[in-house]
Amino acid sequence: MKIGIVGCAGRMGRMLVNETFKTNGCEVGGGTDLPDSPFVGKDVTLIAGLEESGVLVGDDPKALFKAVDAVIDFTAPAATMNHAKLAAETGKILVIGTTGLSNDQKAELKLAAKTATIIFAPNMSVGVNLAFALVEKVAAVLDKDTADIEIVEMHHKHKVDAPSGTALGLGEAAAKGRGVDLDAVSVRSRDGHTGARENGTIGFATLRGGDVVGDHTVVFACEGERIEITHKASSREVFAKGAVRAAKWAEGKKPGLYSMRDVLGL
Ligand SMILES: NC(=O)C1=CN([C@@H]2O[C@H](COP(=O)(O)OP(=O)(O)OC[C@H]3O[C@@H](n4cnc5c(N)ncnc54)[C@H](OP(=O)(O)O)[C@@H]3O)[C@@H](O)[C@H]2O)C=CC1
Ligand SMILES: O=C(O)C1=N[C@H](C(=O)O)C[C@H](O)C1
Repeated sequence: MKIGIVGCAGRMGRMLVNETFKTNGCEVGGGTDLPDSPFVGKDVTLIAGLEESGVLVGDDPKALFKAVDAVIDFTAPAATMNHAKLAAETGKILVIGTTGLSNDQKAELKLAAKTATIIFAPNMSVGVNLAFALVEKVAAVLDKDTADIEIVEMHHKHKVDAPSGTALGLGEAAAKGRGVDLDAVSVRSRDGHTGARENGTIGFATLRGGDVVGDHTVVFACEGERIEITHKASSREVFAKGAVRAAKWAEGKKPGLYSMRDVLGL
């Protein structure tokens, strides 16, 4: 399977090139970055710390989509929407890890998935997807009068979106367990005289600093006890492994919008 990596010079882009390169049955079919990037024209595998392959970083995503079987996208929301359009036009597989998409952009992905097989997940690690399933289950058991749900996340200082896509995914899992709509119950920040906590809300707290790869905790705070479900990523490799696994899983699947929980059967 020929895999193209858009944003191949980024933190995740380089990990994805590495993972594709070392996965049996997969080859790096190309990569792109922004036209003004100093990496355009450089060797895709060389900048990922591997041996030279002769495959050069391009700046034309349309050409990349035509040349490969699947594209993996960990870039930025506007770029991802363009890539989704190209996937719909070419019918190629698209694996999206980009976070920070608006609700309108997520709705557009559903349209693109009418003619393309798209896997979209805020976190591609096995551990986090297991945590999604656990959180949904716990939230279904502990109702709003029994447990207050708070979600805390910490990431490296370069991260540009907050709360993280994973924190929001954990919130969605909790809301689903409780049978409520996350947008209606979420409290994204607190400052000043906020008053007492409103029953049934799901709170978010965001920390940024250093080189933290990604830590998430869901707290179920009850009277007299507390349950915490925590996941800590210590390497971006877990995300890259999940993304390449998703691309392979998608081969031969009908067009549609799938999640990593579909890929893992969770
Ligand atoms: N789902 C998951 O498992 C995970 C998701 N993520 C998400 O992935 C995204 C990227 O994260 P990270 O790698 O740390 O960020 P980086 O900023 O390191 O990488 C993003 C790369 O995409 C490039 N880029 C931006 N726009 C385009 C475009 N139009 N065409 C091609 N390339 C483009 C950037 O170029 P330039 O630097 O020149 O702007 C950069 O090289 C984030 O949304 C993050 O939250 C991260 C880890 C795991
Ligand atoms: O930007 C990151 O680094 C990460 N982003 C994802 C998110 O927003 O949840 C996943 C992971 O935690 C790393």
